[in-house]
Amino acid sequence: MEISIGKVEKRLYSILESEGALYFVLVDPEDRNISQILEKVEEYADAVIVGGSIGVSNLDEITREIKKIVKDIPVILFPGNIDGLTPYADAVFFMSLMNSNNTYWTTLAPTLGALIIKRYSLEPIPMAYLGVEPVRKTAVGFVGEVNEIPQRKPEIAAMYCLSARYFGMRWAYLEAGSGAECPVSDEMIKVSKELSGINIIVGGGIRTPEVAYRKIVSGADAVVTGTVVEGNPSIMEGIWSAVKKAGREKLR
Ligand SMILES: CC(C)=CCC/C(C)=C/CC/C(C)=C/CC/C(C)=C/COP(=O)(O)OP(=O)(O)O
Ligand SMILES: O=P(O)(O)OC[C@@H](O)CO
Ligand SMILES: [Mg+2]
Repeated sequence: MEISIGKVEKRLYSILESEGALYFVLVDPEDRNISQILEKVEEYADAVIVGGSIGVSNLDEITREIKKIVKDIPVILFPGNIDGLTPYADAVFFMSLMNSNNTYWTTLAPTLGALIIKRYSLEPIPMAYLGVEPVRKTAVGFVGEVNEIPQRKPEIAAMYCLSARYFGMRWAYLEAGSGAECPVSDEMIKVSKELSGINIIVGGGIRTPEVAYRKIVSGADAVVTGTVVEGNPSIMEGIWSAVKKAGREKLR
């Protein structure tokens, strides 16, 4: 059985080729004002990613709701555990939290999820999920028992990205944690991209178009926002335009 690149991932690559950068909006099934976010999300995001770090209860129903509204962009699951899977999405970040102290998060959870993903015919997108300082102060770092990568040691993140590449993963997510007081540093993104060449997603604490712009210019292929859009859906436009501006500059 050959693991080929699926429809969703192919679409992400074609946007990267034509626009130079991707913008994903994270929707937590537990959030209140999902409908307000979903109204405009297709105009500005290249995908909706769906997940929560402390247990999701109504994922099937919420994902069906999202798919009723969001027709033109993919819905990708961002699972916080095996309860983060549903057959109603298009794809799933098949992720290993590579720098967790607990092998449940590095290997067992994705392994238990693999069977469910096959049964649900979800497209798996292989991804290294890397917790970066200050992730320990956020839900992801706590739940995932992360041995967080220090912000001032960007080369450690770069090594993980290279290792992920050698494992055959195609994406790496540098995660500072939802609501992080400071996002992953530009330097860490730059050295990680230069050393590994892996597709890099950056999320955690990105709250302004300027910061989103800088993460793409530093080498990220995609940025994720969750908290800031939950609080103010209208900021999607500014972040989208900054991400795409940085993407165009990278294509020059
Ligand atoms: C591949 C499968 C089926 C499972 C892998 C599961 C793994 C490795 C999870 C890593 C540990 C973890 C807790 C990931 C959470 C990812 C996520 C949904 C983050 C978004 O968290 P928010 O809900 O935005 O954070 P708050 O709860 O603070 O709002
Ligand atoms: O909520 P924010 O801080 O945008 O973080 C998004 C995502 O990286 C959380 O896992
Ligand atoms: Mg949440």
